[in-house]
Amino acid sequence: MEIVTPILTPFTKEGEVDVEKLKNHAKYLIENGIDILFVNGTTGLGPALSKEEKLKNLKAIYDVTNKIIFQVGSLNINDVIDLVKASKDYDIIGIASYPPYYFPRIPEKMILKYFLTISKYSPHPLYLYNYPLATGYDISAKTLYQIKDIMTGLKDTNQDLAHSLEYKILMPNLKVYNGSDSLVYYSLLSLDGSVTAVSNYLPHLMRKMKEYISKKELDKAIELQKLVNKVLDISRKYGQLSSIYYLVKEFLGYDVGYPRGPIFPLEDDEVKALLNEVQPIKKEIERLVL
Ligand SMILES: O=C(O)C(=O)C[C@H](O)[C@H](O)COP(=O)(O)O
Repeated sequence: MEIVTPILTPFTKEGEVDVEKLKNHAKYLIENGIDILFVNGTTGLGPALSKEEKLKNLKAIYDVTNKIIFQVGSLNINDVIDLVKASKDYDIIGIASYPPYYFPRIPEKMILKYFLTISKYSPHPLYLYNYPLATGYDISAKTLYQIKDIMTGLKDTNQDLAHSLEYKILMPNLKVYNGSDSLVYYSLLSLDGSVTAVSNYLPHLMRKMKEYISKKELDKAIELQKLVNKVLDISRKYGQLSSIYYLVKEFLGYDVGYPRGPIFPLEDDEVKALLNEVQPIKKEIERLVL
C-alpha cells in the first residue's frame, strides 16, 4: 500500500526550474511518509518540460532519494531514448511514460511499439502512465496484456476504479496505482497504492489515511478522503495545477515557487480567494490529522 507523490516542479518567476525548492520539497515529502516520488508527471508539468528539464528534475531529486519513478514521455522519440539512456546512471525504481498523445487515430501497434522502444533501451523496470482524459488514448488492460512481459506496473489516472482493477485481474503481478485524487482511499484498499497530486500539500493526511486503513479504522479513513475531495473541488475552481503551489505553502509552510505558463500563476485576488475558501477544511484537517 504505497502513497506516490507526482511531485510538482517549482519554477522561478522567470520560468526556470528552481532546483533548491524542488530538493527541499522532495526532502519534506519523503521525511513525512511519502513512499515514492513520481517525477515529471502531470502535476510536475511533465509535458511542458524540455528533455534537459526532465533530466534536471531527476538529478535534483536523486540528491534526496532514489525512491523515484522517472517519467520520460515526449512526442520526440529521440528525446525519450536520450532520457532513458541517461537514467542508467541512477539507481531508481523505474521509468514511466504516458502514451503518444495529440495526434489522432494512432494505430494501437504504433503505441505498443513506442513502449517496446523504451523497453529496448531501459535499464530500469517500465511503468505505463495511462491518462485517457489527458492523452486521448486509453491503454486498456487488454491492450497492455500484449506487452505484459516488458511492463512492471502502471499508474491509471481514471475515475473508474473498475478500469484500474481490470489490470490486476488480467495481470496479478503488475503494480497497479490509480492516479485520481478522489479515489485515494479506494486505491489504497484495492490496488497497490495511489498516485495523488494532493499529497504534495497533504502528505500527513495521506500517511494518516494509510495508517487508518492498515488498522481497519475505515470510517476514520473515509472521513479524510471526504476532506481531500472538498479541497480538490475548491482547487479546481482556480485551476488545480496552479493552485497546488499556493496550497503547499499554506499547508506545509514553505515556498515552492510558481507554475509556468501555459499553466500560469494565479492572480493575487485568486490566491486570496483560494486560501480563504480552504480555511475551514484546513482547520478540520489540523484537528483530525496533525
Ligand atoms: O500528476 C500526476 O502525474 C498524477 O498522477 C496525478 C493525477 O493524474 C492528476 O492529478 C489527475 O487526477 P484527477 O484529476 O484526480 O483525476
